[in-house]
Amino acid sequence: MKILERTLNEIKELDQAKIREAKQRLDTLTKPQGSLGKLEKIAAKLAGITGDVFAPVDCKAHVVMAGDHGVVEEGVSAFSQEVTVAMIHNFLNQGAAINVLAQQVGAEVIVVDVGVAQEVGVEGLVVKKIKAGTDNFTQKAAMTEAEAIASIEVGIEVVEGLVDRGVNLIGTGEMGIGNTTSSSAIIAACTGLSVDDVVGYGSGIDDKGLARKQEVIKQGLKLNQPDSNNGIDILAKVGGLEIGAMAGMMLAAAAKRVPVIVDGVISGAAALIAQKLEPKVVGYLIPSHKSVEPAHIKTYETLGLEPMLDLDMRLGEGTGAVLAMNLVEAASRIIKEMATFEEIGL
Ligand SMILES: O=C(O)c1ccc[n+]([C@@H]2O[C@H](COP(=O)([O-])O)[C@@H](O)[C@H]2O)c1
Ligand SMILES: Cc1cc2nc[nH]c2cc1C
Repeated sequence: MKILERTLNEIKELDQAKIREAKQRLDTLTKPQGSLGKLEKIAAKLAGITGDVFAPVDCKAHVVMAGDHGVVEEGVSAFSQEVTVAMIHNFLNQGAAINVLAQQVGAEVIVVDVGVAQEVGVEGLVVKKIKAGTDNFTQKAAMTEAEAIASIEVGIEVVEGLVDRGVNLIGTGEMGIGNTTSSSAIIAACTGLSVDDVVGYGSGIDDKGLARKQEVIKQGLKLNQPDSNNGIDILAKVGGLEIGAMAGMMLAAAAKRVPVIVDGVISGAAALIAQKLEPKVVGYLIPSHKSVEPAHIKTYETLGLEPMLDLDMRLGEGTGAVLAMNLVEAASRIIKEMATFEEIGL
């Protein structure tokens, strides 16, 4: 709790003076004002986050938080928990989509076991297991409050380590069979939206499975009655360990004034938990893509963020976040490297 409390206290408002300075500089560059659209907004946001109009984005790291979900025993996913373990091996053998995309943008990939059901035992995996998967939230709370806080603190510690090593752009990603069920439950609890409006097909269930997933989430919310104003309570009752860890990553990045990228619907659910804990965190979040999952766009609306990419993706792992790293770097280069009208004599 101490680590979480300290982190929440360290989160300050964005530097508005630096945002104004960045906007002024962008308006002097050799282009019609505002013509680089969202790239200009990102450049100004980077200035507000870092307190530096020319903030470098040259040291990128992407973290895949892995955890399992007891609720999979209710038949809410098309896949079994073994896939979580198989994919961890794949990440560490550089064979997954996230590895390919991260390599393209020069981002290091770190894989963390926050709550995988099995012992994974593979070289290169960062093991910070809080428990061997959450409990089935149709029977009881997914985890205790202490476990929820511990999962958030895993994310905080990972980001603090990265920032100490000079990382200046961080991606959030995850792996966990069943986690679109937990994310949908979190999103319904945080936003007040109806379960039917937020639930999607996840990694690929059929229509019968979708109806089952809706019922399971309704049952879990009814049993656990999460307090919509309390992020820890929501995370503990219907959330996931990797979701808590991603929320912690976002809070720590904000505390350290480092930009952090939101990925798909699971990362979005983590952002909602972080927002409940400290609303100022939202200023530090860079949106990436819009997932196919229906809850995702509603999550962005609640956060007041607009995704940059719409590629019909629904993979997870942080694939959208890593794709967006290119655009964030583009924004940082634009403000730094473009000539001004004065420089070209206009
Ligand atoms: O990022 C997304 O929006 C997203 C949407 C659907 C599925 N996923 C990934 O698929 C897994 C969860 O799917 P499911 O159907 O088992 O809940 C998990 O490992 C996620 O990374 C991710
Ligand atoms: C194969 C597979 C890869 C994934 N990566 C993230 N979630 C996933 C789910 C599945 C099923």
